[in-house]
Amino acid sequence: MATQTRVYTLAEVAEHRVANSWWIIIHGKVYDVTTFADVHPPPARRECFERGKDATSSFESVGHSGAAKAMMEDFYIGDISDSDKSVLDATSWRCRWFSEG
Ligand code: HEM
Repeated sequence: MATQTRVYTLAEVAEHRVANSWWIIIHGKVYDVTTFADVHPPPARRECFERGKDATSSFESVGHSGAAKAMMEDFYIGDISDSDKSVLDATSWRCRWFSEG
């Protein structure tokens, strides 16, 4: 787990949607997947990581293993503010790949 974490707003996370800084939100927690997004299986699904948004529904659709969930700790940088957590459901974004078929 990161040694220091903090609280972020959705607007702050949304700024991190560029190639050299990719953040995603899963279950109200913020993950910096900048380095991981390049190697995450399968690389062709990188679009899943290219948004500074809530990826909870996409992450859960895959049915990630316990090992994958343990790995998340390495990328955890903080939490979404309580006030913004309440709007997460409304903004939850699903990777296009999972919307097809
Ligand atoms: C920090 C967050 C994440 C971590 C640590 C992580 C880790 C992993 C790991 C270790 C696997 C291998 C299978 C397993 O152990 O379950 C995997 C598979 C996969 N992940 Fe993630 N993942 C993360 C986020 C995401 C997100 C946000 C998406 C989609 C939007 C995603 C989509 C997938 C897919 C589609 C597979 C299956 C690959 C295949 O079947 O070849 N993951 N992930």
